[in-house]
Amino acid sequence: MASDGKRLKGLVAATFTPMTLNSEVNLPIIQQYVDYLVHKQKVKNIFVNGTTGEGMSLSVQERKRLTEEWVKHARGKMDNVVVHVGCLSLEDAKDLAAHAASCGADAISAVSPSFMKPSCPDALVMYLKEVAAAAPSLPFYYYHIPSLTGVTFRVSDLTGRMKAHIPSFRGVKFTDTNLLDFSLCIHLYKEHDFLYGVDEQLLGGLVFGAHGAVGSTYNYLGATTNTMLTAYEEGDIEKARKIQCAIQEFIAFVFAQGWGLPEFKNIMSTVSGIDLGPPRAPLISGFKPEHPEKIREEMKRLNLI
Ligand SMILES: CC(=O)N[C@@H]([C@@H](O)[C@H](O)[C@H](O)CO)[C@@H](O)CC(=O)C(=O)O
Repeated sequence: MASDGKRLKGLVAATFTPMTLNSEVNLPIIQQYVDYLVHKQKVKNIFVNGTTGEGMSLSVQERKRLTEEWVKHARGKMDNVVVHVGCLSLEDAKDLAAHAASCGADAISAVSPSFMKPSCPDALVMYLKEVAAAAPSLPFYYYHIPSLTGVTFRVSDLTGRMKAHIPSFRGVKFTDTNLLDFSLCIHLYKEHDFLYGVDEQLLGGLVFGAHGAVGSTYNYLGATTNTMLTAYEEGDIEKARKIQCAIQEFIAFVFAQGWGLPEFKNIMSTVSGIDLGPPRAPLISGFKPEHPEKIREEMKRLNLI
């Protein structure tokens, strides 16, 4: 899975990190997880140790072990393993980037540090340049997620600077609802990949030319979302809209329960039958024994399973 200039397209599942009840990373689950994504969801790209994977709550050592395991089991089965290496510490991020390259990952990605934040776009680009330089052979994707990092520089402004200073810069994983900014990026930087990260409005991203999408729901709604992508490509907007609306209704249902990432992990366990365990502290899950049935009912009602 070497970097051969191929573009990152289609769906990318932002993987959950399997954990034991004692909150240790549960590596033996990963082989089964990869097979599930490939065979049941028809998703052949993964984004590991990101937000959904609770990457920021893992130690550097745990992140390395997870990367090794994902890459090992994806080899020959998947098209791309993108490893998120963003950290609060530049040295840790560089260490993880070099490690991802040594393992045979296909690309790396990093968020902005979010405690000591960059004061201006150039400060962020200089930080990302050092991270990317630790794995110069791997395509680098900036991970824009302002709702969590608090770093709100417009991506359409950052992209030209990243292009100028980061030789391996390939594109952006764009997790924000600002479709003006997203659309400008695609319009101005056609040779780069812009992957959309708000699953509930992916269809909007597609209209503006998204090259692909990275998200948590593609773990268990990958096949459904692929049907939407095909409908869109074939010009069947009515069908694509119907599928997107069903996904929206499901996500709205999840949020209406007061749920979020911890419960998304439970939902993936419920749908896939793979026990991914609990989230790691400080996250806690509000999922109760009666909830799996409630989830299945709602998904059946929406024709999602
Ligand atoms: C804030 C957040 O976690 N966003 C998710 C979405 O997939 C999100 O779960 C989905 O759109 C439902 O709101 C992804 O963009 C995150 C992601 O790709 C990652 O795990 O790195």
